[in-house]
Amino acid sequence: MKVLIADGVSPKGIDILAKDYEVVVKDKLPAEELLEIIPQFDGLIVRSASKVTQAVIAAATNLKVIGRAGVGVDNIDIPAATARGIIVLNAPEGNTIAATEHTMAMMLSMARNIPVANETMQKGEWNRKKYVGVELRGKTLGVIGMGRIGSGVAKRALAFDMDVIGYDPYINEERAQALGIEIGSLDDVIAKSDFITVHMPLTAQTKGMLNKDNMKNMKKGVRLVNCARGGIINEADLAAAVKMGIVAGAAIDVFESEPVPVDHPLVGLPGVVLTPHLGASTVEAQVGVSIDVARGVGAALRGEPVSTAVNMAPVSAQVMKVIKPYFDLAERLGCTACSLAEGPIEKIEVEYNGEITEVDTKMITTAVIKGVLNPILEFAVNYVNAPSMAKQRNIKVKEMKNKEAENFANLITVRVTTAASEIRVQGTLFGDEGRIVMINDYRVDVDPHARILICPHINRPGIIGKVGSVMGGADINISGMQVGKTDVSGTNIMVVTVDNDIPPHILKSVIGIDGIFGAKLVNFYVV
Ligand SMILES: NC(=O)c1ccc[n+]([C@@H]2O[C@H](COP(=O)([O-])OP(=O)(O)OC[C@H]3O[C@@H](n4cnc5c(N)ncnc54)[C@H](O)[C@@H]3O)[C@@H](O)[C@H]2O)c1
Ligand SMILES: O=C(O)[C@H](O)COP(=O)(O)O
Repeated sequence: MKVLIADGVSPKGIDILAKDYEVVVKDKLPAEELLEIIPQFDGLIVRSASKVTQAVIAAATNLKVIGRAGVGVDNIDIPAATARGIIVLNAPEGNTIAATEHTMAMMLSMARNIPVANETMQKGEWNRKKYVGVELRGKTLGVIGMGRIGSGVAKRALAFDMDVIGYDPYINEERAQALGIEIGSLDDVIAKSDFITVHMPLTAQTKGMLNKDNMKNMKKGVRLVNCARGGIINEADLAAAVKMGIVAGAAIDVFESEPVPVDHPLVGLPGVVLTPHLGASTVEAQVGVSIDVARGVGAALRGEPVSTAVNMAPVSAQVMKVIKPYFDLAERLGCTACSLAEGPIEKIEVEYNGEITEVDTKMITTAVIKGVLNPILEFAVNYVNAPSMAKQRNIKVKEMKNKEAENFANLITVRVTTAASEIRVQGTLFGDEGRIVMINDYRVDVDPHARILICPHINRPGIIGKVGSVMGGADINISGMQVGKTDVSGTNIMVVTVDNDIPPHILKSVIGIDGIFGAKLVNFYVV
């Protein structure tokens, strides 16, 4: 598989991907070229400069994953990607400290006129009186958006003896108390703050959140910082407010359109400090996001779920650690059940027993659906599109949990129902190794990684030998064989592990053996 890296990222992540994939690196890839070459690629990695538009996604016929080496995914058309079953993931933590420290640096630079003092001194001037600044100590900092970066800025501002007031409709009082800050409404933050910094994504709600209407209600001489996304503070309104003296200073790292043109209203404005989207630009952050995005893209291309995917149900890293070992098993149970089922699938039921019931198992159920659908659909089913693919095919999916587990610490039961049959396959993890332990009423111990032939049969001498002869005659090597145990008298199940594919006519010969009720080949279609 091929991965395109369309913006400059640290070589650390490229090295990780290059072990398993062909990686093509293009720094600052022009939009037209991206559109032209994207059909060749299975994976795409971008930073904020590349726009992954609907047109790019429509052209990306092989694309399975888009990785953002950073936080903001506003440059990616997520609904278009989701509709195509393309996983979009980011690297949300690697640049948090970099952006937090950049915000502090911007605030201090603005408060102490450092950029302009430096610039004039470099020209030989000595302007001590002109560049008298203000202190942070004792001032009120309003933080809008109290996530990773906002909280980090609040913490650092407290160390500068600032009073911090935060606004974030999605955090509770407890969190605010833990941070040691006051929580208020947007109006409170606007009215009380000497400095205001924004740290939320650019969305329909946050676009233009600070604008000429509420700038009027800010303290005269307020200073504003935007190291989040261009457009959260309306740029034209900000420039006008600076000119009118309502806003004494602004420190801006991100812009409505990047790169900014020379005639941008904030360029050249006294009191304004500008940086060209440098918030994440530290050596450490770039290594961090590069490694994180590479791991995410690699996992997605291997068909594994990714905790940083933004178009799938979110899973915490803690829960992911518990449930991750089950994904492979769950998918193989689904694949086995599908291979044994007769006719169109109507229902998939997944029952969990034991310790696993204590965590959110939705993603394991998605793995089961993926395993059921992959053998029967032309295109790859993945963690993004599996639930909607099941829905589209009118397959009902039901998840059940029962804390009791009789013989195993954890047990997953997959029931696949068709008009003609109900197949039940059960599996468990021994350590990290998945095993199928029950197929319908037959107790087995099957490693679900090989190609297996499953034949229910009458429990009488000679049948196993006949199956062996048919295989041997066709030059198909049997590398393992076991017979399931059951309480259903007179019948049994044979699970034959084979090294080669079994052609349909050989399968037919097996089915033709007197005493065999059927033979199903399970090729584990795990992406
Ligand atoms: N300048 C840079 O280079 C740089 C670097 C990293 C991140 N960023 C940007 O910084 C922003 C914050 O990143 P983060 O990692 O802290 O994200 P985060 O997801 O941890 O935090 C975002 C916070 O915004 C809050 N929020 C959402 N809608 C809101 C609203 N309408 N009003 C107030 N709060 C709202 C959320 O509840 C959340 O707490 C993102 O836009 C990200 O892209 C920029
Ligand atoms: O959202 C982010 O992570 C930052 O804006 C960084 O963007 P960049 O990767 O283009 O520097």
